[in-house]
Amino acid sequence: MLVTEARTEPLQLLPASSLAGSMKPEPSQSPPRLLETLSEARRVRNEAERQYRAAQASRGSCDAVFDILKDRATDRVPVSRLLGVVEAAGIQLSDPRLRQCVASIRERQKRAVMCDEEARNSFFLDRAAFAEVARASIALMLQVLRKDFVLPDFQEFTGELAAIFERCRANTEGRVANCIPQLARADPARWGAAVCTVPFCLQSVSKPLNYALAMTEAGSDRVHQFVGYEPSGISFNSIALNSENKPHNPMINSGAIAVCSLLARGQRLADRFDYVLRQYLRMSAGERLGFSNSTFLSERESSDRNYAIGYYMRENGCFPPDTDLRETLDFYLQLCALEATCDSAAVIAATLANGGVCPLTGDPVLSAEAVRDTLSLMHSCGLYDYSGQFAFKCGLPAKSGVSGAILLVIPGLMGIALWSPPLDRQGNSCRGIQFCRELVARFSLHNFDSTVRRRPDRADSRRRLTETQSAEIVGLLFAASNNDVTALRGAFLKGLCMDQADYDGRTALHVAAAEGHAEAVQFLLVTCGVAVGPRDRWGFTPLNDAERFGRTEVAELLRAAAVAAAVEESDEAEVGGRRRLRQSFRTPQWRWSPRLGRRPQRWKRRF
Ligand SMILES: NC(=O)CC[C@H](N)C(=O)O
Repeated sequence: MLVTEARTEPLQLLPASSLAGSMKPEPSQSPPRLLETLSEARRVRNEAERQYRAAQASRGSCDAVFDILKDRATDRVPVSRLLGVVEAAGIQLSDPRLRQCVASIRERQKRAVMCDEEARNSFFLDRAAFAEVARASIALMLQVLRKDFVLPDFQEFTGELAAIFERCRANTEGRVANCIPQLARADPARWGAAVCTVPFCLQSVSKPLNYALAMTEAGSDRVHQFVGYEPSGISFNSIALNSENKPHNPMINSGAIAVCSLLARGQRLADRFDYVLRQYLRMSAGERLGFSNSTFLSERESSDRNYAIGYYMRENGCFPPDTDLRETLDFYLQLCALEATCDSAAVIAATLANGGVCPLTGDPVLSAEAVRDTLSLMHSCGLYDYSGQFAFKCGLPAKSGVSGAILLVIPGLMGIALWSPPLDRQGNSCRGIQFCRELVARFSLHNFDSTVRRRPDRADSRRRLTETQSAEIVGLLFAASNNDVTALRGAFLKGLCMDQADYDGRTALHVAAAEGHAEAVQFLLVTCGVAVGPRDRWGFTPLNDAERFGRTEVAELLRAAAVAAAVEESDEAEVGGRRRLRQSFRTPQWRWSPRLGRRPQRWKRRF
C-alpha cells in the first residue's frame, strides 16, 4: 500500500543511473531508496490527512454557524439574515473576504429564475446549500458571530459617529478655497464621511502618501537628503527653506515637490504617474480612485507660486542632479489632482493605520518604517498652521488638503476620511476639524489619553482589556470544543493568550481535553506551549477531564506533556527564575499589542 502511493511520485521512478553522475548506481530497492520512498509516502499520507481534518473542521464550523443563524421553524438560513449580520458588524458585502460567498449567492439567485427548487434555496439556504455558500468565508463569519473585532459593537460606534456627523453639518463656517479655480466652484454644503460615492480631489492629502512611497522605495537616508523633518511654522506654500537649504518637511509644498522629484525617478512621466496610481490603488484595495484632468490643468495655469517655489529650490540645489523641474512640477500637480471618495480614502488611511499593509487585502504596500515616519510627520506637520494645536488637542496623525479632505489615522485601529470644502483660516475643513475634535472628546483615541486611568466621560472604543477579552475567551473555548484548529491557529497568530480562562477557570485545553479532541490538544500543548495542568474552579485539570470522560488518547498526550513540563521545570532551576520572568512578561505584552492586524472593519453606514 505504502509503496503504491509512493509510485505516484514521478521522482521515485527515476532509474538510479539517471541521477547525478557522481552518485554510484544503486539497485532500486536498496535500503536508502526504500526509506526515502516510505518517508515520502508518509508525508503524502499526512498531508492528505491534514487536508481531510481541515475540511472536517471547516464543515464543523459551517454547521455551527448554520445552527446559530437558522430559522427554527423552517430549518433554513434566510440569506437576508446572513448578509444582515455581516453588514451589521461593519463588513461591506464588497469585502474581498466575502467575494466567493456573495458571488455564490448571486449565482443562485440568477439561476433561481429558471428552477423552482433553486428559487427556494436562493433566499433561504438549507444546510447543504449554506455550507456551499459560506465555506470560503467561514472564518470571517465566526469572527462576526463572536464579535471578534477591534470594535465589538460596531453599530453603537457608528451611531455615535452619525450623531457627531449631524452636529458638524450645522457648522457653516469657513470659505471654499479660491487658489485653484476648479476648487473655488465647490459646493460649500457638501459634507461626507467615510462612505461617500462623490469623488473629491486629494490635493495635499497626496503628500504623505507620496512621501511614504518614496521612503519605501528609496529609504529614509536618500529622501531626507532632500527634505527635513521639522514643522515650518510658516504657510504651506511659502518660498522658504530651512537652515540646511532643504524644504522644512514633506507635508508642505516645497517638501512634497522634492519628494516628487525622487518618486519612480528615471522613468518616463507617464510611467511614473501610472506607478503611483497603481500603488494608491493597492493602498485602497482597488476602491475608487480617479484623476481630475480639469483640476490639474486649471491648477497648472494658476500655479505661479509652485513654480516660484520650484525655481527657488533649484537655485538652492534642492533636487538631485538632472531633475527636470517642469516635469517634476507637473507630476506634483497631477498627484494633487488624483480623486478619491471618502470610502477609498478611508481604506488608504486604514492602510497607514495598519503599518502599510492594506487591511482588506493583506497587501504589504508600504514598509513599516516608512509608515511610522509618515505618521510622525503627519502628527507634527499634517494640518498647516494648525498642526501644533491639532497634535495637542486631538493627538492623532492627520493630513488635510485644500479640497477640504482630511485623512485621519488612528494607529492600530482605523482610518477615517472626511471631506467638506469650506475651509477655516488655516486652510482645514471646518466640519472635518470639528468632527476630529468631537471624536476624541467622545472616545479615548488621543495618542496620550491614559490607557491606565480612564476618564469616565470618554468611551474606550477599543475595549481591549475587558469586553474584548471575554469575547476572546468565548471564541477560544468555542474553537476548542469544535476541534477547530484553524480558528485556534488564527487566535494564536493574532497573539491571543492561549492560556486564558473563563469565569469558571476553564481553558481551551480543558474543553478540548473533555471533548477528546487530540488534534486541538496537541496544537495547544506543542505549538502554543500552554500550561499543562491549570485547575478550573472545581479543581479539575485537563487531564482529570480527559480521564473522567474516557478520552484515552488525549489523556496519554497530557501525561506525556506533564512529564516534559516537569523536566523543563527542573532545567529551569539551573537558569534561576529567568524563564519565569519571561512568562510573566508575556501575557501583558500580548494583551497590549495593537490589534487591527488582519481584522479590518469598514464603515458601512451611509450618513
Ligand atoms: N494644501 C494643499 O492642498 C495644496 C495643494 C495644492 N495643489 C497646491 O500645491 O497649492
